[in-house]
Amino acid sequence: MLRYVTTNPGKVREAREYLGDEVSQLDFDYTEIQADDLAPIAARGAREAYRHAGEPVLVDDAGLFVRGFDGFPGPYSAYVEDTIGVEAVRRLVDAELDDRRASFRCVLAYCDGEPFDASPDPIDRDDRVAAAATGAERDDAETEPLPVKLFEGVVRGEIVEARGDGGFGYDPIFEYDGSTFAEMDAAEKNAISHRGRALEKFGVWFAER
Ligand SMILES: O=c1[nH]c(=O)c2ncn([C@@H]3O[C@H](COP(=O)(O)OP(=O)(O)OP(=O)(O)O)[C@@H](O)[C@H]3O)c2[nH]1
Repeated sequence: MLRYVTTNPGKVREAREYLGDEVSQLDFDYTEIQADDLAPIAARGAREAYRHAGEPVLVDDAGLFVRGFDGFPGPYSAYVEDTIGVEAVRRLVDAELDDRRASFRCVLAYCDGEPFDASPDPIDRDDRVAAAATGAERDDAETEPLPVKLFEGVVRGEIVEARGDGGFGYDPIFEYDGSTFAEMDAAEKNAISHRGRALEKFGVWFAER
């Protein structure tokens, strides 16, 4: 059984659309290290979650990157949502920026304690290098870091006035091709979202493994 590691039920709903009953939620609050990139946070989380669970894990780290704010809130999206809130982010964009472009990014980190074959995909290889280069992600107890495989998905859109009541998090203020993510059902959102794209890459790789 594959454990999808998150405290966020919205992420699990979307993962199940792709991975079905092969996946169950592991509600485990792994340590989120401070980094300006999602990959090392997800990789470090996957190692910690695998040690905790002792079975294959998939960690999902995601965030909203506003172009005119150099990617803020990015890896700090959950903190910013919990503190000033989604509506305040939208107001900040309104007040400060003419350029409303933003992207959602999702990095999935898979760990089952086993090494992986070298990947021919340069994106995956770069991510692995980025993850491996972050000394901070090592546990004190760890001598050899566990291998982690990373999959990234990105979707580009715009920040708009809140519309719709589906989804979660920043979905109401993120517009893609005329609709906000909160106006889409789970299948529509998955077909084009950052998480859907990362899940699709993972699903293909996992099925061939
Ligand atoms: O509108 C959204 N549509 C999405 O599809 C989406 N995916 C992530 N997010 C937001 O980005 C942060 C992730 O933070 P995050 O990866 O640390 O997750 P989290 O704290 O929610 O749970 P956990 O998985 O860490 O337990 C949180 O603010 C989420 O609300 C999204 N917002």
